[in-house]
Amino acid sequence: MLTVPNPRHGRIWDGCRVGLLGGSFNPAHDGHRHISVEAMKRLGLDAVWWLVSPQNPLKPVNGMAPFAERIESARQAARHPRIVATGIEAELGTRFTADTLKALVARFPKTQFVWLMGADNLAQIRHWQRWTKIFETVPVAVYDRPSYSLRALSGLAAQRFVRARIDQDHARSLAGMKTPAWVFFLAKRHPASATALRAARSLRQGPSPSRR
Ligand SMILES: Nc1ncnc2c1ncn2[C@@H]1O[C@H](COP(=O)(O)OP(=O)(O)OP(=O)(O)O)[C@@H](O)[C@H]1O
Ligand SMILES: O=C(O)c1ccc[n+]([C@@H]2O[C@H](COP(=O)([O-])O)[C@@H](O)[C@H]2O)c1
Repeated sequence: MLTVPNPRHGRIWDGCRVGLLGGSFNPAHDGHRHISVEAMKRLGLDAVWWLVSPQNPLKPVNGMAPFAERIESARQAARHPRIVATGIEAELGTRFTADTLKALVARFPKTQFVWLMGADNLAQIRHWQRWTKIFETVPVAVYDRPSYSLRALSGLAAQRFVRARIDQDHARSLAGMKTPAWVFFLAKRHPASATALRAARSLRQGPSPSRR
């Protein structure tokens, strides 16, 4: 079921630029695909791996669809030959992004990784375990999201690494740059969110039997 790209199967990832989009994918949607396709274009990436998180340490277990269901949702939403839906964290046994990145960089020493995330996560990354290590391990590309721009850019992480931010017009050189280095893409925001999809689904289904 898991699809960790394996370095022993030929060194096909050596010298490649790979974007890492970690997420709950509860469910996956067009916003994930949108930023992945944009990242391939703007950062000159060869591929984007979606890291379906077994359980976001900051999100409630209640309401989180089973891992296998979320992987399947990611596979269906990817619809692109260079977007790979994976369960890498389940195989590595990692839960925190800092640990996942450390393990991936050790496994794929010749691959240039870039961590991808939406502006909502830049705004709250200060609550993640050893979050500054993330910026020190790989370059980071952040995608703006409706209503998050200001909070993200005035937040602790943006302020702490203000001198490491590069202009979005120079994004093509981000992969492989000395860390910390990050970019904030202001253009082409995509409105999709998993929260909205779950709300729409529960409206369609009506109240649960216990609440009728
Ligand atoms: N429309 C979007 N624009 C930019 N980034 C996005 C968008 N949707 C998701 N992302 C980013 O993709 C990653 C995974 O997102 P996730 O699977 O949590 O989806 P979500 O829509 O944010 O879910 P939820 O609403 O349940 O929090 C996160 O870094 C998130 O910021
Ligand atoms: O490392 C942490 O402490 C941490 C805390 C919250 C979220 N994350 C990661 O952030 C990514 C986005 O999560 P989510 O649920 O917003 O899609 C996903 O890879 C999570 O594992 C990581």
